Amino acid sequence: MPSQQVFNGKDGAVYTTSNGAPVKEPYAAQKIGFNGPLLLQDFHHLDLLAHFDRERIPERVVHAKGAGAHGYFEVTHDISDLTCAALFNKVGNRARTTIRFSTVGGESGSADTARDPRGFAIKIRTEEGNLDWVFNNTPVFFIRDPAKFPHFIHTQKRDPQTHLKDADMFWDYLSQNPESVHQVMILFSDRGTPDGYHQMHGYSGHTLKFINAKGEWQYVQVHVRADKGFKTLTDEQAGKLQGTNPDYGIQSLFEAIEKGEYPSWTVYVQTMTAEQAEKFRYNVLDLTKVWPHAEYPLRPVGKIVLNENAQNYFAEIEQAAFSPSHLVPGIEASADPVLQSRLFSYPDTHRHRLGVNYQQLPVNAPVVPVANFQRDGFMAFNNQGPRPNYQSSILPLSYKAKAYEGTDERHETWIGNARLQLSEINELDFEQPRALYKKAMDQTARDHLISNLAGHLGGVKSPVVKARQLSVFAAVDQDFSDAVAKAIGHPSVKPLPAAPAEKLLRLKTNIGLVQTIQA
Ligand code: HEM
Repeated sequence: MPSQQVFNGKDGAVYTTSNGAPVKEPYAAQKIGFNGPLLLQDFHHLDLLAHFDRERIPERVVHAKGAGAHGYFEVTHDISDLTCAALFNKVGNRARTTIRFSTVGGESGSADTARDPRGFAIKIRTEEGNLDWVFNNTPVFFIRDPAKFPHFIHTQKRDPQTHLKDADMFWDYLSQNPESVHQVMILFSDRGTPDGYHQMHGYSGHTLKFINAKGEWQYVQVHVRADKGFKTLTDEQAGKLQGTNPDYGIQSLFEAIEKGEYPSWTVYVQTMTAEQAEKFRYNVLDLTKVWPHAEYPLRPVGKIVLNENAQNYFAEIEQAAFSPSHLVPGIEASADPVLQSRLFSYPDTHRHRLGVNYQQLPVNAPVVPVANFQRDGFMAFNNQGPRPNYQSSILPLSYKAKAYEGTDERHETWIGNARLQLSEINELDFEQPRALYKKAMDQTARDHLISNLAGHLGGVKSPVVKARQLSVFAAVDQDFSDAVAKAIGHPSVKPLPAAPAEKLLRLKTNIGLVQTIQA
């Protein structure tokens, strides 16, 4: 099949229509006489306008504003005891990698220094297919019940009537859903305004499962730590940049790579056995909790370097389609319900945004050959030639078994009636936010948190919403809540009622997040 000519970086290419026919004058249109009407036969003119009319594709419903670049993932430590993924079977293995960073709530033209979590999406092209790590720059998240996600996101988008962003909607949601408070406190610390996109860490947040060649598995959390540290802006600095340079993050990433100051990260894993998970103080599938580093130390795995800017942003970054379900043998999703929901949501949104053959776009196509029974559809760039489109005995494909077989009986045998379930707030939900405030933060960090919160919560009109959010903060720590209350001129509020911790033990089995079946 003839390949499309690619721009070779030199000027002087012959100007053509989309079917390759040369055209002398790009601005001219065919008319009758000097002032006469245009002619339908002028393909050059129609071709130009018709393509222009279709230039926009839907922007991502979340994470619309972004920046990205290419580079590599290199394995630096042997973790074959943890996973049989071919990428990790030898120290020194390298895979071409693309990363897209993003803010979450704003439109694609919004300022990238906004207070918002940052997306940190990594596509690692391995010899067993693409492994996508679709991470954020925070180790926890706002929700653990996935149906809340669209509601929560809507509260950061525009009001249906005024078409304005609205602090009341945002805090109305958060104050009714107090499991968000851990992430809220990170978001309103200076970590909520990172200095650009490339000077920050990334976290899986979710618990994954790594499985080795013997079929032994462990729960895993992945941490991607910036080698130069997590650099942040103050609220004031970020606010100024929003006005003066809404593309600060895009620009600083591009320029760093152009100058040869390649951003790099060290990749670590935390691991937890099934036995440890059963004794863990928190639910291992609860995305609002971290795994304490002292009990679950970081183990180094590899490094990531970004050393190549895209030649064409739209083709290489905007069309990149990441999904937590793009996995390779030896790395699997856990039963975390938010993660399970995401496994569906991303390919679904890609089919809407990019079309059914989104995996065939050059930036998404695996570096290994793809052979299956999917055919046709819009933009089938690789329709697999004459290969049979059914499971043929005449020209069969070959099939490769996974190194491990079967499911784990203890954490993957599920019993119970199908029923609607929702997690409940309990005392344990406030322990880690309390430790963050009292132990991890110093006085400067606490002062910034309080003033950043006051700046936003102070703009809420509803007295009910304000008081309810202060009761969430009071459940974390009364002094913390009182400091925020004072900063917004509000009287002190008592903590909201939360179920006692022992109730959680019942919940832990009843809620169905971890179903442990003893053989
Ligand atoms: C139920 C929960 C969630 C749902 C339904 C959801 C859904 C989505 C959707 C629809 C997109 C747009 C994708 C596209 O158009 O290309 C997206 C982007 C993204 N999400 Fe989520 N999300 C959820 C939670 C999370 C969590 C917990 C994380 C991180 C730990 C995360 C990280 C990201 C990132 C990094 C992107 C941007 C990917 C890119 O750069 O193309 N999301 N999400």
